[in-house]
Parts: sequence; C-alpha cells; structure tokens
Amino acid sequence: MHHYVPALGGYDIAKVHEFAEKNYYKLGPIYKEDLRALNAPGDFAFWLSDADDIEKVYRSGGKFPIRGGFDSLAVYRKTRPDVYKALGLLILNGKDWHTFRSKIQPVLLQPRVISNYSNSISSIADEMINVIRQSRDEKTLEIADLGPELYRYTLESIAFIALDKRLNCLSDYGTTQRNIVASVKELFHLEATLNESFLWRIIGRPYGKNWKRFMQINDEFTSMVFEFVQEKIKQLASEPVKNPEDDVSVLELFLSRPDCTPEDAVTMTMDMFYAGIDTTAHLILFTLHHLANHSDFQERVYQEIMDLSNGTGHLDSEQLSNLTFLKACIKETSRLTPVVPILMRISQEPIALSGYAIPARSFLILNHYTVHHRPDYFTDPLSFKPDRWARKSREEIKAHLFAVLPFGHGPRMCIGRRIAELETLSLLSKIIYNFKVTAKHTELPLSLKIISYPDNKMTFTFNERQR
Ligand code: HEM
Repeated sequence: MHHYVPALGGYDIAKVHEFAEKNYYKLGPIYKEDLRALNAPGDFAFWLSDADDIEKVYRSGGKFPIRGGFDSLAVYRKTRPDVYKALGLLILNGKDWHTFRSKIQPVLLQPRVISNYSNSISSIADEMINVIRQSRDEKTLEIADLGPELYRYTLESIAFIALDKRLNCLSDYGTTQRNIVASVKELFHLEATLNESFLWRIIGRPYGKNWKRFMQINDEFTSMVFEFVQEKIKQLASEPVKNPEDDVSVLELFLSRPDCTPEDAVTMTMDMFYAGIDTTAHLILFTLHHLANHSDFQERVYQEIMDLSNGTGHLDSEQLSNLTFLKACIKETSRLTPVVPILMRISQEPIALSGYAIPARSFLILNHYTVHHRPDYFTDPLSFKPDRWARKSREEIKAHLFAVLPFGHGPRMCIGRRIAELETLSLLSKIIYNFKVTAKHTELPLSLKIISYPDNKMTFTFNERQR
C-alpha cells in the first residue's frame, strides 16, 4: 500500500493501469494489496487480469452486485436529504440500489425510448459539425484541442435527453453555457482528486478548498436541475396527457411512473450528468484518434456511411446500428484505449479465483486494461485492428466474451449505454462524412481519474471532403 503514498510511494495513481500491467508480468494474473491502513470497507484488494476470473466475478454478483466509488459524491448527497432521498445509482448498493434501478432501467435501456431521440441527436450532431468548422484555424484547418469542444456536444445531448431542454452549448455559446460546461468538467475531476486523498481515508470525510468547491458546484447544478424538473411538472399539469404512441421524453417517463418522485428524477438526471459527459466525449475522441491515424480504416468507414445513406450522410437509428465497421472501430478503440480501464466489485461471499480462496468483503479489481493487451487473448495486441471484431474473425480468434466489456456486465451494467452509442455513432458518422481527419499525435497516453483522460491536447486537422 505504501506504493500509493503521494510523492514517496513511487506510484502515480493516475497511471495505476500501467503499474497494474507491469505487475501482471511480474506477479501473474492475480495479486493482493493490503488496504488495512486506509480505513477502507474491505481489508484487501485483489487485482484480476484473467478473463475467466473476471467472468466468475461478474457471474457471482447475484441480484445486487456491490460496487464502490463516488465516495465524495455520497458524502455530499447525504448533506442534502431535502433532494437526495435516494443516493442514486452510482452510489447505492444492495436492495436500495435495486429499487432505484428498477424505476430507471425500463426507461433508459429501452431501445424504442432512446431511438426516439435519434433525430434530435442528429440535429445536435449537425450543430457540432458547425462548431468544428468554426473552431478550425483558418489556414491550417486544425483544432488545437478537440476535447473541450466535444464536452459541449455530450452535455447538450444529455441535457436534452434527460431534461427535455436545450442548453444551447453549441449554437449560442455564451458565458452561462461556458460556465456550465466548465463546472461539469470540474465536478468529475474534483470527485477523483478528493477520493485520491490519503487524509480523507484516515479522517473519514473530504475536506479543504476542493471539497468546498465540489459542494458549491453540486449545489448549483442540483438547483438548476430541480428548477427544470419543477417546470416540467407544471407543464405536465397544464397540458393534456399525451397519447402513449407519442414521443415521450425520458423526464416525462420518469415523472409519469407512480413510484418515481420529482426528487428521484433530479437524482437520476444528476447521475446522467456525472456519468454521461466525459465518458462519451472520450469514446468519440479516442475513436477519432485511431481513425485519424489509420486513413485506410477511415476510408472504409466513409464508404460504409455513403453506402448506407445513399450518399446523403443522413442515417436514421436503424441505419446507424448497421454501421458495422464503424462499430468495430469503436469496439477496438475500447480495447486498446478504454474509457473505463478498470472496474470494481466487492465480494459478498468467499470466491475461488485462479486457485486462491478469496474472502468475502474483498475489493475485486477487474483489470480489463491488462486483459485487453494480453497477447494470449489478442494477437498483435498493441495494434489497432478493427477487423478482429468482424463476426468471422471473432470466431477465428475466439475472443473471450468477458475480455472487453466497455459498459460492464450484468445487473449493474451501464444504464446509459444506448444513449452513449447513439451519440457516438451519430457524431462520428457525420464527422467522417464531412471531413478527412488527421491527427497531430500518433500515441495516445492516458491518465486515470476514475475514467481515462488523454495526457495531451488532442489536435486534429479537418479537411473538407470533396464529393
Ligand atoms: C462511452 C460512454 C460510457 C461508458 C464507456 C460507460 C461505462 C460505464 C461502466 C463501465 C459502468 C459500470 C458498469 C458495471 O459496474 O458493471 C457504468 C455505469 C453507469 N453509467 Fe455509464 N458509460 C458511458 C456512458 C454513460 C452515459 C451516457 C450515462 C448516462 C445516461 C451513463 C450512466 C451510468 C450510470 C448511472 C451508471 C451506474 C449504473 C448502476 O450502477 O446501476 N453512462 N458506465
């Protein structure tokens, strides 16, 4: 554990995925860390880099798999019982988690509900294409750092899906919008920074300047979302009840459930802001990086878009789901440079892994990052090869089904998966239809702050395609 002591321990916590990979080669597919000095809910962490073990852990979670994380957010939400009557999906465990998830899952994971948004997300993606055009350097056609621009797209999309509300982060990017985008980004970083603090673990609560700022931003966002939800409740009271055949928003669906309170709707929306902005932006960013570095694959994606759209570039939700080669590129991106490289479960019962007896209440660290790069699972593992996900070659290489799971697995699987996929396919298909993209960097080093962040600015050049 001493490895993690800041400055002295030698581990850079932001590079823990790289240490874990080195440790796999030194110590094997399972090794243990002593957490007793950390006041953690479990005594030991077990790092797992074998896909069979990972499968066993996912399958042994039962109805209520336990996951840790978002500890600072949990402390904050407990200070606001006026709103956070339930702590939300990111934080809850056990039966309370299951009760909350049962209200939300039928809305967010239903394909029809999310595909209803495909036209709106397509318009938001069109606005993002304009942002790209306008943000380019006039002469070089380069955008020095695409990341911050993409957060505008993912925030706008999530706000629209969750709240039925356009924030105008793309078309009318004024001071208010800039503040919202900056605060959302800061929130996630603060959560990660606060949770890394050694002292927090010892004294049992977050503290200091970062904590104050974290509470302030959370308060501001909570009030904003609460207001939107109240507005919607008023609107629903004054407008006739919609025909169930009509398009109904996620917020209306939440509010129309007898078991879902306005506070539940606020909590879920806040979770969507937390978990749905940086993640999706990074998946788009990382995929674009690989396509920009492989012009042959980029051309294949372009041809696929041209074929499916009859040259128009416009694809409906069904056509988007038929972009099989682009989907393979996204999957290969998730393997090589995952947005969520490491996941976690807390064991509820003793479990045997790689021949060892692991006690209950242990942290099981699902080290997908290392699994993704193991040469015995993937030939030429450090190369970007989307064709390995084509149905035929997948059968040939017999990729372990639990090796690459970008959205997790089982009852706790990402509840925003369908939204993330819609946003990602919609924007990437429009980018590749409109531009030939090249990248300044060939490497993509990542740092971990709950999810992966690129170490460098992501600089791309966007040349208009000639048709
Ligand atoms: C590319 C984008 C995304 C990736 C890679 C991603 C990945 C993940 C992963 C790996 C988990 C944990 C699953 C597990 O423990 O088995 C998760 C959970 C979650 N995600 Fe996502 N996610 C993405 C986008 C989104 C979006 C857009 C939303 C919001 C709508 C969202 C909301 C959530 C929530 C609320 C949870 C907690 C679910 C629960 O514990 O019941 N995610 N996500």
